[in-house]
Amino acid sequence: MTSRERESTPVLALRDVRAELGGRPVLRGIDLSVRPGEVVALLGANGSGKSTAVRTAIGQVPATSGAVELFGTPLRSFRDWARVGYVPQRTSAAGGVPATVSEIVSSGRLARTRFGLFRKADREAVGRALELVGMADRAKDSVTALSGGQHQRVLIARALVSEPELLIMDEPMAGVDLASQEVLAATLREQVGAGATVLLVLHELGPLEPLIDRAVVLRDGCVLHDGPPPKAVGQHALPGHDHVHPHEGAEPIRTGLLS
Ligand SMILES: Nc1ncnc2c1ncn2[C@@H]1O[C@H](COP(=O)(O)OP(=O)(O)OP(=O)(O)O)[C@@H](O)[C@H]1O
Repeated sequence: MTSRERESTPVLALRDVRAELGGRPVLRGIDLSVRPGEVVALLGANGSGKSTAVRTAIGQVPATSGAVELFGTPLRSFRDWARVGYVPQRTSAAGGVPATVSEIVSSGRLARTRFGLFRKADREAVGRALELVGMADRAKDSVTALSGGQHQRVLIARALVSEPELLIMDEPMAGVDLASQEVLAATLREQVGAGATVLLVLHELGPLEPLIDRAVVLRDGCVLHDGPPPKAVGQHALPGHDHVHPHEGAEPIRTGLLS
């Protein structure tokens, strides 16, 4: 691939993708493309298929039809997972696994190591990722001792430690305390400034709004909007606003700032 082709090839592309969960259609033919350096927000009401779309993009949910490509390579032959950082939707404050903060973050580095052997550069990367999210002083602590927001920071450090070019985060702000939200927004700004491509599943744009280049809004497993972030969000994303706003006849999307 020439460098020009690399620049124009989407980092992530879903074309007419369908997916089912429990025998029920959840994605009903969606197109979603993220170009190099773009920051795209995936919005939509609860149950519209946002999480399923990103999980299909990384192969956690199989597409029943359509095409998924990462860095121009069909998903089935894509192996370069160190180029992708994924922060899943947080299901509980801390999982039942009694691992330390450092161990969890190190697990995100495995794709960059040779045969799983940790070298100095890998240990330094773990230190840097923890530093970025303000958790360096907790490296030896068990993750079970962390708050929800701190746990989220650890998951973000785990996604960043492989120095990915594409960062996919599923509702990174959900249930996160204000201090952690600020750390998270600063970390994202830093990544975007360094040229990372980002796909964010969000319930509301909130404090991340200034970073967003484009929004894709899903409704009932279909793309309702693909373009500038919805206007209502821009107009009302002022401090103090936190209300429900109807969007093009869709179910209301909460548009308030979190801070
Ligand atoms: N394992 C599953 N089996 C069957 N249906 C599922 C499963 N997981 C999710 N669903 C359904 O698929 C639909 C889409 O879910 P998905 O989590 O992708 O939506 P979402 O837009 O991310 O919503 P939320 O904002 O609530 O996370 C929902 O109706 C959900 O109930």
